[in-house]
Amino acid sequence: METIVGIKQLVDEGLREVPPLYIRPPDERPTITGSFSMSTEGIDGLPQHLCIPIFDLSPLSYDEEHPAREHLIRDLGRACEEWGFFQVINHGINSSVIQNLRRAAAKFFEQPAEERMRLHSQSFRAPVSYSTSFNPSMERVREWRDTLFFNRFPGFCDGFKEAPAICRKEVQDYINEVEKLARTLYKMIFQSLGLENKYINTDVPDIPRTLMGINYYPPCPNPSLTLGLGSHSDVSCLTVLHPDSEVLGLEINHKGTWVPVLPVDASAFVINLADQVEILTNGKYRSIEHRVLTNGEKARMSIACFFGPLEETVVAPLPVLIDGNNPPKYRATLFKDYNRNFASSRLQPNRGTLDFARI
Ligand SMILES: O=C(O)CCC(=O)C(=O)O
Ligand SMILES: [Fe+2]
Repeated sequence: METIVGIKQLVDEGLREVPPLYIRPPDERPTITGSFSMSTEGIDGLPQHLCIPIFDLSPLSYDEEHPAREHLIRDLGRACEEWGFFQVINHGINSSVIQNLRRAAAKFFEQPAEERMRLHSQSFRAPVSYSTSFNPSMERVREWRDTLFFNRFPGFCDGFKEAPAICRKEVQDYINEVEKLARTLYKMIFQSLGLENKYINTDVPDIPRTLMGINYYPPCPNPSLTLGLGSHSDVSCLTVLHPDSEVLGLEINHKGTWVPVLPVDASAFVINLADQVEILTNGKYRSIEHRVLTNGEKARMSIACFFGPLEETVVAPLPVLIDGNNPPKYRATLFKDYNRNFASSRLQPNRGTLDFARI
């Protein structure tokens, strides 16, 4: 069996060129368009109409009928339709919880490769795993990232409890807070469709399944040939991402244009809707393809938390959103089957995971 070596280890050993295994075919290579920067006036170099929406979540501390909360939900709905991605600030999570995890995770990645590789597994179901790329033994081109994953399947395993000691407390503090935020946002997303709480509580699938991936993208000798993560949409319901506020890299495919995501500040989260929400809303809300560029000088780290239904959940467009003028665009699928298809479709070029459910 081939011995898998992570990309961080290869870079640490002194790579001067991008190895052939990591070179993208020309049509997938990124266009490096120059640099963008944040200033107090906003974002330099990026037109306003290409900035993903930003929401101040302070109105969440008001009661349900407060007008500010209602406005927030209405605007959120518009962002879900137009963008499928947005940033949130004043979300109530203390920035020390975020920074503590970023520091502890950095320590994990700074350990010798042998220490990190003790957790090596390419299984998507392992409670804790350290892996590289997406599926290195199967894919045509490797992705320029290593990832530390934690999996929580209720009633089956809780990887957060088994996190390595170097970051265990920080991982737990972070996920406890981010889970609450994810559930709040998930409910608001369905409220923004005009659905009643009673309907949401009974008919919209819950998101008890949590996967956290801490991505490490080492510096790359030639960012124009590689991607940290190739174009994909996320498979579950909702993703809460803490990007790197100093090293950019995330781009989203907004109506055919690759648009960079520029974090507003070090405590902002980037939220995106994933495939199951596109299916549930019958395509009204979108699960947008995104990718990650590599950086020539600096390592980048991001923390992605994916929230989804149980494996045995059947996901289909919500009946209230279907009528004669709006027939179902997606068939009902078992989330387990959807996930299984995801693992193989990511290995083929230009095949979106949503095609599996599209009618
Ligand atoms: O690193 C990022 O900014 C995005 C990561 C991502 O898209 C993912 O892990 O699915
Ligand atoms: Fe993603």
